[in-house]
Amino acid sequence: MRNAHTVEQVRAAEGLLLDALPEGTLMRRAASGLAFAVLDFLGGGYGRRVLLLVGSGDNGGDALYAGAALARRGAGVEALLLGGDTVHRRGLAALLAEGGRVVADVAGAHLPDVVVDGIVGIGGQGGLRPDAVAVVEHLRGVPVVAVDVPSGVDVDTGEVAGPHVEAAVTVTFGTHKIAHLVDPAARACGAVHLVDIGLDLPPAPVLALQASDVAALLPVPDAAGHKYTRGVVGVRAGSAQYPGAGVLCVSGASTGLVGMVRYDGGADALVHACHPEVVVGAGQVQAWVVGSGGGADAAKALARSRADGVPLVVDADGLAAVDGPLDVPALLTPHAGELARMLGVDRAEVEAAPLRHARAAAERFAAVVLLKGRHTLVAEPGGRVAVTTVAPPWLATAGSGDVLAGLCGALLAAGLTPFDAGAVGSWLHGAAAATAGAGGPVTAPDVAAAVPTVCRALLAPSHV
Ligand SMILES: NC(=O)C1=CN([C@@H]2O[C@H](COP(=O)(O)OP(=O)(O)OC[C@H]3O[C@@H](n4cnc5c(N)ncnc54)[C@H](OP(=O)(O)O)[C@@H]3O)[C@@H](O)[C@H]2O)[C@@H](O)CC1
Ligand SMILES: [K+]
Repeated sequence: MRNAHTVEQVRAAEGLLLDALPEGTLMRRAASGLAFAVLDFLGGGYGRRVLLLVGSGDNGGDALYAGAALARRGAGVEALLLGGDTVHRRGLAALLAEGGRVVADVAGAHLPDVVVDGIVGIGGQGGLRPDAVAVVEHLRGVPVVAVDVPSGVDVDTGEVAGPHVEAAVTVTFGTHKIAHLVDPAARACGAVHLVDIGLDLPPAPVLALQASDVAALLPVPDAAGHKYTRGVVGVRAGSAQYPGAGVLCVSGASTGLVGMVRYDGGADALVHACHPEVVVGAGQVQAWVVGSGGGADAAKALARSRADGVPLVVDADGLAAVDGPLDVPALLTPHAGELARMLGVDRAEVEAAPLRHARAAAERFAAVVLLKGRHTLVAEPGGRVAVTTVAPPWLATAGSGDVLAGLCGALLAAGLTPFDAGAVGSWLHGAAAATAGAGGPVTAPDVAAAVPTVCRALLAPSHV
């Protein structure tokens, strides 16, 4: 599991350790991990030119101590102090003692090999300040290693108010922060490298499942079970107008993770032709998937499915009929445009603050909300969020959402909670796209077809 904690949680954990350890220990741990990451990025220290951007707080202190370590390894290290007269004094002394130097500005200077962004970390408020904006703009094109977070992003929300640092690598300490997982800030982090500094942390409000977590949650058949004990998922998706959505939704449901798939939508002839294993017609199920390509019938399909009292996945056209709290366990699977319509806001607002809007929708509809995107968010009422980061950009392709809805429905029918079904379903979906595409394009049927391969790899002994 990758856990992302809030600034408040990090500060509380840091406070406990600060009391227990000799002064400066945590910062030395952080700075030494940072220095190793910079050396690794540069492929060595000797002869490399490093520019530190140093703000007024401990984030700047980390940069200065790491700069001292890099200077000791033969790098030419310069520091630009952006915090006015306020700077981490001991860090600066350490840098100067190792032969580093302070520069007054960067205009006209040779561009460095790497910039270390120590402008601001978890103590940052608002975006970058104008002096920092000018410097960052001047250095555009030089790779940046960000200290803790790229300066200018909002650490606890993943929102980005204005100009900010775009890092190639972000070196963070103790735990991930929410900005490392949640877009748009996560896009500015580059590769995130976590340095353990020994913090003892409470459960994380935001997390990202890793392969071993998904493997542990996969529904595996009981040796004494049969198809009904494994669960039956029903699909009410597709219509005369959009028959393909019904087929793709069934493809996602019919990857073998559940004992049986039942289809009760408006594209039964095509579904039956493509999926002879599917039982056509209404009947008992453990979960319904409603709405993908459902057209005008989606509202009726939703009402019928709610009346069955079983857990639901509500997708696409079905979402338009969700107007208040749902009375059954449910997983809603909107993209940003659909979520914007459900909340009565602009799509751009959702894209700028996906975490805030996914959480708001989870509260408003008393359901788990899976907001599709580069980093898909699965938010449950109460605020816990799983982020899926494994999908390649190729997955943004027509019909892939229908496959996802069916896949999540199968997991629900197999007994997973809506939160786990969304987190595991979106992970399998992303991993299947990566597997099927192998670095290249995929289509929605390829994604569904690759799910069993992904599950097989997860269940192989090395993963369990
Ligand atoms: N916690 C831990 O476990 C560990 C933490 N460690 C490190 O400490 C960092 C946190 O340090 P911190 O608390 O000193 O805050 P930090 O981010 O340096 O900034 C605060 C200063 O910046 C200023 N400022 C505010 N907004 C600004 C802006 N937009 N643009 C520019 N300046 C702005 C504000 O001053 P102001 O100018 O507002 O008076 C304030 O003085 C953390 O990220 C990690 O790197 C590790 O060493 C060890 C383990
Ligand atoms: K920073």
